[in-house]
Amino acid sequence: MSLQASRNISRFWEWGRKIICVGRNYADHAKELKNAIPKEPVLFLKPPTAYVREGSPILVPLYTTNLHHEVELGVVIGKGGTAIPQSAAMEHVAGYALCLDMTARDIQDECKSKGLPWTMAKAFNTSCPVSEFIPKERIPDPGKVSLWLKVNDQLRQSGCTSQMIFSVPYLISYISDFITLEEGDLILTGTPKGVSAVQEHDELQAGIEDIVTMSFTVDRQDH
Ligand SMILES: O=C(O)/C=C/C(=O)CC(=O)C(=O)O
Ligand SMILES: [Mg+2]
Repeated sequence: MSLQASRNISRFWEWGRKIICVGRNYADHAKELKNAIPKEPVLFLKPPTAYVREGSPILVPLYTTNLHHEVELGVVIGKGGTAIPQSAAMEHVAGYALCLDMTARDIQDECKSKGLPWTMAKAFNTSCPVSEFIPKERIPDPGKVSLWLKVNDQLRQSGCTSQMIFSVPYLISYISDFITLEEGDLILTGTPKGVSAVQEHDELQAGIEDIVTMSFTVDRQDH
């Protein structure tokens, strides 16, 4: 069997595809970080080496003292395309995943103050923990699902995708106008309020309603 034929979208994190992240897509989160409500989606990228799966720890990079969790709905692209109209956007979705956009907030603040890109704050190894693949049929409306995240059993984030400023179809259309979407790409759709710092040995649990849950521990990087 060829490599291509053996690839399965339910293991999208093994495909080496793009992770496109949307920032400030929830007004309550934009406000908690004292950012203006965006008029257009704010985008950044993570490399596929950012993926981490349950059973492996989230590693705190040596250069940060303020690593934040951000729980987000991930959209897995099943059919690629360029300049996809909003009306056809959902045909390009294979399914979803629960994702964390781990963020070195102190480094991000420094980058912002110097006008530099956020790569060091957002794209490091293990900065994108992901759940199992959720087939599209299990989330009939991605604009109406609740997400939550607990640290050591304490609820820190609880939000609904109905609070998103830019909807999933809008984001697919917007992004595909200038970044061609490919099968296996993942779009992180932004986080609701409640982001906060995690420490070594913390236990993170997150979920989407009764659809999926996932757990990760936090470790310090050792070199
Ligand atoms: O502008 C900031 O201070 C921070 C923005 C983010 O980290 C954006 C996100 O990743 C998000 O809203 O999910
Ligand atoms: Mg985020």
